[in-house]
Amino acid sequence: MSTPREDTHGTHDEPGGRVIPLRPEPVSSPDVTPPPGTAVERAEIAAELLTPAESDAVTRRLPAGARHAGTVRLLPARTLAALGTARRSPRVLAVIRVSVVTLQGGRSWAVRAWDAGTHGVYRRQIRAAEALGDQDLVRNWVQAREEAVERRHARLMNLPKLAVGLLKVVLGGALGVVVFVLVIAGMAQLSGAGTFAGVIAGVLDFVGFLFWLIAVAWTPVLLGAPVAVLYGAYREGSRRAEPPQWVRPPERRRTRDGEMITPSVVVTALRDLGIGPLRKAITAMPDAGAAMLGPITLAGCGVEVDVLLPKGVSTNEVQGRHRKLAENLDRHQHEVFITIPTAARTVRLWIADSGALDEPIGPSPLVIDESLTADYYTGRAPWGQDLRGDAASVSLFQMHLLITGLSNQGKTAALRALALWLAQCKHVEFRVADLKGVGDWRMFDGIATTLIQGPTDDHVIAATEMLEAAVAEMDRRIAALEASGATDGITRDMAYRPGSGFHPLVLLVDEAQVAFMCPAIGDDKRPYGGSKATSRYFMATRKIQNQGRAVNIGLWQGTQDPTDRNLPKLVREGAHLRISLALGTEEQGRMALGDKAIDSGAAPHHLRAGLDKGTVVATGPGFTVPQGQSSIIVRTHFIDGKDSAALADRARALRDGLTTTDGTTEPAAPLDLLTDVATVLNGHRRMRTQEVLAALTVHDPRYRTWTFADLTNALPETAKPYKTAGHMQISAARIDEAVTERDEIGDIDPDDQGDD
Ligand SMILES: Nc1ncnc2c1ncn2[C@@H]1O[C@H](COP(=O)(O)OP(=O)(O)OP(=O)(O)O)[C@@H](O)[C@H]1O
Repeated sequence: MSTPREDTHGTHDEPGGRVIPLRPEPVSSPDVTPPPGTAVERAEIAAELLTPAESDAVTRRLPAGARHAGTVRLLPARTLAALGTARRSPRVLAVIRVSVVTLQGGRSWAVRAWDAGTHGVYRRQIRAAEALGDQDLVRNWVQAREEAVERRHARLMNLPKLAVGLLKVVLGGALGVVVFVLVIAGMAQLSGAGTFAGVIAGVLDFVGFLFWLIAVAWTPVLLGAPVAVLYGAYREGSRRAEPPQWVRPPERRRTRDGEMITPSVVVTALRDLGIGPLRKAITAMPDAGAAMLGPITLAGCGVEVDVLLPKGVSTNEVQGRHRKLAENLDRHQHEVFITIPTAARTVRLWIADSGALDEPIGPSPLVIDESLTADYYTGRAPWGQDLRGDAASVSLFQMHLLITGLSNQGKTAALRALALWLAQCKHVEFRVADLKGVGDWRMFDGIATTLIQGPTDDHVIAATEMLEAAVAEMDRRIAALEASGATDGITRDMAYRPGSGFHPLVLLVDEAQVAFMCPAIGDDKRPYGGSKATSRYFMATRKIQNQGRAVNIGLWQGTQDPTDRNLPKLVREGAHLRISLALGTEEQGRMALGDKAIDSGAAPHHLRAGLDKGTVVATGPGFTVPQGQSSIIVRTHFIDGKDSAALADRARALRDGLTTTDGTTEPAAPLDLLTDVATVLNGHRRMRTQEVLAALTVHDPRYRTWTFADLTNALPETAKPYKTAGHMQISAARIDEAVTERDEIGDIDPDDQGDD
């Protein structure tokens, strides 16, 4: 029992009630200790508090009777209590249920009768067609209604004729019966089987019996008719209406969480969205709006349905009421996704099963399947699951990538998962700058040729120089590709041929915002950070984004909280794959994914920071985006540190002997096979291929992963191994010739090639 106590305004708790003072005690203040034995409730006060004087003034303005009126009740307390008890009794509930259903049946009959009398079916169809804005349909239904009216009119005109006909039939029938009785009576008299009067008397007795029977049966029939009508109404009600939740037996009441998504649930949710024209149109539709819906299909851990909105309602309006729609569907906002497919006036709703999105998805196939390999040209990184629960993969072939998100949402993990997959393709070279430097990318030691780790200006300078070196490499490749005369760009064969100089190169900068925000100025007076034409990191990024793709150089950047300062517009737009984890605002979403994706329904700002870790909204040509959508939601597999390290070991083994630099030393020059072979031949006229390979691995450890076939493929046609004395051999003279030929081609200035 609570102890009565004095409150700050001098009032007291009354027995049986709890007084809530206008100015609650400041319980959140640490220096106020509630009186002993008092349970204090924390209350959120949205409004301004009144001073005691203002409070008294308000009390004085209240009508005298209302000052201490207590709770306002529509029914006396006893009646309410009795109703409460009655509702808890299953029998009483059954009676109430049957009554309600019967009333619903009666209402249904009335509606149907009214409909039949007023051509309601046609009226509603016409209104629905108008709401959908389909003029042909309107015309057809108007015509159908006119025909129905005409048919009814014709029937009415025929009624008197019909009545006269009926009368004639009845009179004729009665006359026939009389004649028949008279003939039978006459025949009985003539044949001596009976008397004429006797037959007539017998018939009259029979008629009298019939009247008696009717008189006897009349009362039960009269009494039974209402029961039959009520039964009929009950049947009608159970067929055509749904009893309200509260009259159902408890076990058949729907829980809020388990609400099934049926057409009526969706239509009702749309109707109650607070969009006037939508409500009007749905109410006007004969099928209560069901025609607006496409089929509701199972899609992963939820369902998907397309909704054709009536004319006058824009897809934006529905999108703008995302939260309300979700709540109307008994879902959280993050459990409903609204996208805009290409069909006009259509929104696509994906509605998760309650709570399903909070279930973790399984481990990455990359972790489970140790034999899984990668191919830069033809492969797709297994990355996660889309909302339908289907595997979501991404092609990284010649892509610049940008991933953004609030801090600690799984950006590095998602980016690293892609890199760890691609690292399983031994032909791919990584140069990594981790500008956070807490060891997230340490495992790339021995995989990446450059690995910069740290957040200081020096690290930014090293990362910038890494990109600038890549720009030089890009220019070299562009010139070499031009000189090679290749017509199909860099083919897979060219890229994978050891020493070709066209292998895939991925430049990866995590926490790129650190680079854009770097205040350091170089000796040449150019800033490293910023987004001016003189900004070194920015300009290197732009050059690679502009021209790197065609020569297999891709730039992947990860960045937090995008703003115009820490992620310039041109850099955002230069990425082919744009990926976003949870973000704070729609504006940030626009920066991360672009206006088009956001306008079509992508909403990374609706992902829940903290709860939706690893869930990304992604857009770009590398993803399989469902037709009509411009983005896809992927719940990425989380590869933890231990599994990442195991995958890194596998990737490292493919690059046995690779030396990683920290960006402060020059990256190793690309392999020059012809010069290296010439060096290891070292005065021999020819040498067995096997021996050349062994000598090459001693000369440069990067040859350790090379096979006999790699070496054969990598040599030009004129210098390939040939068979002599029972062994495959390499000739020094042919290698020298190939070197001379290559140097001659290299000396030709590409700019002079077209001149006569
Ligand atoms: N796909 C995922 N599924 C579930 N949890 C994840 C997933 N990815 C990351 N996490 C969790 O989020 C944590 C933070 O991940 P991560 O370091 O990749 O975030 P981040 O966005 O890069 O952080 P920061 O911005 O601080 O660098 C991880 O330690 C992990 O617990």
